[in-house]
Parts: sequence; structure tokens; C-alpha cells
Amino acid sequence: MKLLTNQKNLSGSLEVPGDKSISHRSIMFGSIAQGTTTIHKFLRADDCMSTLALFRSLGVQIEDDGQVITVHGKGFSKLHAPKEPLNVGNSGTTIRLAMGILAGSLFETTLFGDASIAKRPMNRVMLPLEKMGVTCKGIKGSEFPPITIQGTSHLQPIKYEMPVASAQVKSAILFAGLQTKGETVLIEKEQTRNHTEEMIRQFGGSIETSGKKIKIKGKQQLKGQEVIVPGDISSAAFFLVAGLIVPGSHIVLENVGLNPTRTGIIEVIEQMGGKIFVQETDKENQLGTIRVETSELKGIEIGGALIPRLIDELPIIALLATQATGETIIRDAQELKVKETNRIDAVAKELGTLGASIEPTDDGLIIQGKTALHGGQVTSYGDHRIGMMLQIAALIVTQGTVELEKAEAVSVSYPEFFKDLAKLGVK
Ligand SMILES: O=C(O)C1=C[C@@H](OP(=O)(O)O)[C@@H](O)[C@H](O)C1
Ligand SMILES: C=C(OP(=O)(O)O)C(=O)O
Repeated sequence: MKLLTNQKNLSGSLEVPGDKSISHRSIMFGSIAQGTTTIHKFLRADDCMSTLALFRSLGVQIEDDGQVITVHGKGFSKLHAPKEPLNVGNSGTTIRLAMGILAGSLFETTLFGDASIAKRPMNRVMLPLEKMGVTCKGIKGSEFPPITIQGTSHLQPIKYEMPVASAQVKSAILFAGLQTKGETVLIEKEQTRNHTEEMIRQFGGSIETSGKKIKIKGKQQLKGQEVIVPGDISSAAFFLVAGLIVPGSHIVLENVGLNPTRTGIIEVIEQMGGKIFVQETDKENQLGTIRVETSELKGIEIGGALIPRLIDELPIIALLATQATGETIIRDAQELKVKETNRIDAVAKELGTLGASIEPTDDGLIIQGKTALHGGQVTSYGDHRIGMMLQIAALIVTQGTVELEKAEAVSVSYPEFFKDLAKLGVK
């Protein structure tokens, strides 16, 4: 696909689509709670539709009238054995969280996905679940999908120190913990997005959290709720960066979720000297409006506890750094190697093709600033975030054309991405 290049003066306001993490979880909590859950502003993107289809295959009645999704939950014990292996598509969140939910099922389930999912590591979830009494097997004795999982009615609570900072692993263990007869204690390596913890409370359950330590008791009754999904800051990130780097721009993003475990990108933009203005419009629901203007930026160092708070934004932050003065160093981000693609290599290579100077390292990237980007032939590798980042990069290309292979990958998290970009006055 030929990308839009050589843009100026982007302006206007947008409401970005629903949060992907919360959309997945709203189907999951709706399925394991008792009673009806209604979901507003659900993200109708490929990944979340995979979760919806998966829970239907487990026997949950889920209606979609095109506006509101209604989930008729009957608790963990009423999930049925699926007739066939379940397809998670491209979604790491779907497969890992579903494994936690299936930990207490009395049937065997096989979960598989696309070529990218077939390469994503599952030991991080399999090992703690096995300690709890679950039997999990990857293909040919490996940790890779297809994964066959056989749950147990005798799930044991565990005390577990997580070796990776991962909200997906944490959530899988919490879903399994909810099905034990005792108390599960988790210690995070770094604090990660806390949507699962918040939704346990929203659905009437209790969970103790203090810093990196989490305690959850099993056999709690969750009750169906009304969920209004906030806008996804990870989707907003592409327009925030467009507004900062395309000359003469002024962009407003409305109804963005501002959960502090997700707002690392705002802090990074502030530290780089970007003109970003955040107005919290609904404190209780952590929603706000974010405004950005084209800015002079400076390079910074990004690492440590900040990384999980912006993990999915690192490709677009790398692009931002190519336009700052000086060097930007991203470290402690080795998790990027096991996302939809190896995002360290993909960012360095594809932005390199467009003229950026980026060195991939073992745990991140070293990016030289103030580089003029030029045209070229690039690929998303089938990774939605790489595809969207490359379209934002193309906006500042003034010489030549940019051709993107596998542009359709954007539908994994943001099917309307190109249409929304057009609303900002892109010509
Ligand atoms: O829990 C979630 O909804 C997610 C957690 C993160 O993954 P990890 O837990 O593997 O870091 C993130 O990259 C992913 O897009 C969504
Ligand atoms: C890593 C991502 O998602 P998942 O792990 O669910 O595939 C992402 O959306 O960037």
C-alpha cells in the first residue's frame, strides 16, 4: 500500500477506539461472572473479536447488536468443552489470559493462532499454572502454540515471584487464583497494567494490592456489570506523535483512558520537551483529553519501571526520537523481542530503510535524532503497531514515496486507523 507522505498542518480532534486490554477483559469477566454484563465502546478489532469468538466456543452466550455487547455469564464452572481447537488469531492477550481461565476446567482445550502466535513464548504462563496443578503442553514438547491445556478441580494457590514484568502472566495467574480454595500471592518484577485487578473489584470481587505485591482469594462470586470501555492510549499514541512531528500541527484526542499504569508515553513526551496538555475530564473513570502541538524535542533515556507503562508505545516513541535533538536510549525493553514480531529489530530495520539512524541493542534501541526521513519500501511484518508507526513516519517524508507491505495488519487493534488519520486533514 502506498502511504501518505509530505504532510503539514494536521489539525482536528478525534476519539480513538476502545482500549484493547479492557475490551478483552470485559468479555472474559462477563463470561466468568454470574449474570449479565453489557459492554459499551467495545473495540471491534481482530484481537478482541478473537476473544469474543473464543468465549462463544466455550458455551457463553454473547450478543452483539452492533452497539452494545451483552454477555450472559454463568460462572467458571459452566464453561463447556469446545467442539474444536480454539483460534486466538494474532492475540497474545487472548491465549495467555484464556489459559488462566481454563486452569480450572475439567476438559481439555487446544489453543492455536497465526504464524506470529506460533512463535510467542508460553512457558511464562505454563510454569506457574503447572505449579497450580494444570497440565499444559506446547507443540512437540515445546512452549509454543498450539497449546493443549487440561484444567483441574483441585487447583492449588501459589506464592509466585514473576520472572518477567507481564500483565498477561499476572492476569492468567489471577484468573487461575480465583478458582482455588486458598490465597494466591504474586510479586511483580515491575508494576504492569492493572486492568485485571481493577476489574476484579468492578465485578464485585476483592483483591489486595500493595506496590508489586498482590493477594487474591479463590472461590469469589463475581457479578455481571456495565462496562464502558475508555479510549486506548496505545492507539492515541500514533496521533500524539504525528501531532508532535508533522510541521504546523495541532491535534486533540478525546476520551482517552489515563490509568497511570498506561501513561508512560505522556511522561516521555513531557521529558522530551513536547507540547502536550492533559486535561482529566472524568477523574473517577480516569478519562481525559490530550492536546499536542508540533514541538522542538530533545533526546532522553527511557528504562526501568517506566518500560511496562509504555511497552506497546516504544515503536512510535522510537520514531519520535528520530526527530529530537541528540540521542535517545531505550533500555530494559527486551520484552519487545517477543511481541507480534521482534520489535527491536523491526523498528531499527524499517526506520533505517527510511533513513533513520537506529542501533538495535540487546534490550532496546539507540536512536540518533534530527534525521530527515526519505522514501522506501517497508513492511509491517504483519505487526499492527509497526504498520501504524511506519504510516506516521511516512507523513514526514518529503522526498520519494513510501510503500508499506502487509498494511492490513493494522486491523488487529485499529481497523479505522487510516480513516481516522484522514480526519486530521491529511491530503
Ligand atoms: O495484558 C494486556 O492486555 C497486555 C499486556 C502487555 O503484554 P505483556 O504482558 O506480555 O507485557 C501488552 O504488550 C499487550 O499489548 C497487552
Ligand atoms: C503485544 C500486543 O498484543 P498481544 O500481546 O495481545 O498480541 C500489542 O497489542 O502490541
